[in-house]
Amino acid sequence: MTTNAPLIMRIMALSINTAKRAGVIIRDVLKQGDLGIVDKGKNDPQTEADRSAQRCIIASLAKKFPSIKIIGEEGGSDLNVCDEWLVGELDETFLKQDCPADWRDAKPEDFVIWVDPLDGTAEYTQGFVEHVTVLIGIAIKNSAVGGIIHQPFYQQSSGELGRTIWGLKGLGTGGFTAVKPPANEFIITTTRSHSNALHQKAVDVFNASKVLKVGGAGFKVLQLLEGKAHAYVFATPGCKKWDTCAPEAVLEASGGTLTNINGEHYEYHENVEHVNGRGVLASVGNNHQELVEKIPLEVRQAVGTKQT
Ligand SMILES: Nc1ncnc2c1ncn2[C@@H]1O[C@H](COP(=O)(O)O)[C@@H](O)[C@H]1OP(=O)(O)O
Ligand SMILES: [Mg+2]
Ligand SMILES: [Mg+2]
Ligand SMILES: [Mg+2]
Repeated sequence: MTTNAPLIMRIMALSINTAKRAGVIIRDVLKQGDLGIVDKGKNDPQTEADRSAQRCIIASLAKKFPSIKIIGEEGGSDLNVCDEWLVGELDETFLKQDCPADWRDAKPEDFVIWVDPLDGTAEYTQGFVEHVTVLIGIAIKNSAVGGIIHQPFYQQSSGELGRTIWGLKGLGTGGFTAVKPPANEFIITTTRSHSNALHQKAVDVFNASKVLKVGGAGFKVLQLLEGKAHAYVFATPGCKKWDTCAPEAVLEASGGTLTNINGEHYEYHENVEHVNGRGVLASVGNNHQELVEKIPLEVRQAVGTKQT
């Protein structure tokens, strides 16, 4: 059963377990106390947890799927990892489900896996650990199709730490209960660490009843899925394909939409520009285009310079 399952199902099933293992590494680095922070640029920190989690994820996926292209935020990693970091077991519960017909025949060369080993690094270093997620996004022929969002610090009611959310277009989502946001309000979730005047202008046009400022693309999309916000607005370049691939797939598998601020989907092929040049607009209702059009054209045109 396991070995005969279509490739997308096996990649998803291994990614679920690998994201969980990366979550343990992220908790362990924090516990041990020395974060080993390196500045990659302005407001762009990297820690030992980002580096180690990426090695664990990419080494595990590359070993099982050697011919699939994998792109990780932290660049080329040493894949010679200890056995404890090599995850080989697939999530059997996930594998029991039927593969959507659209993906059944996808071949290794159709895939790109986008890995953000730790989304919300700034928040991780500042102690806002609930904003942290591990993101594994699976693209087939340019589109974000499957995704894993793991929250290492989520406190389950059972006492267990961490939870893993997955989404596959055509199949649906798992690991959480979707909730609709309140009908009589309009709540925006947005950045707490990468704002600027133009971005603020785009947020202001919505005249939202509440603006939640939280870290990470993964965490903001979870807020949409759990009914805490109606729209995610990020009207500035800065986040990258590994930030949006998994969140886009999970959100859209649940009926929502994630695009740039012009309402266009990003592409996820292996040669695409990494930066999401025209920001992010995500929503859970069925009025995505209306939200796009609320942002004045001159503001939309001023965000970023390139269409990616
Ligand atoms: N200017 C930027 N430089 C680097 N990464 C960025 C930038 N803006 C956004 N990001 C990435 O997108 C995520 C979401 O952004 P924000 O929290 O500001 O809404 C950030 O956690 C960060 O991912 P990461 O933490 O994985 O480096
Ligand atoms: Mg980063
Ligand atoms: Mg990120
Ligand atoms: Mg990251």
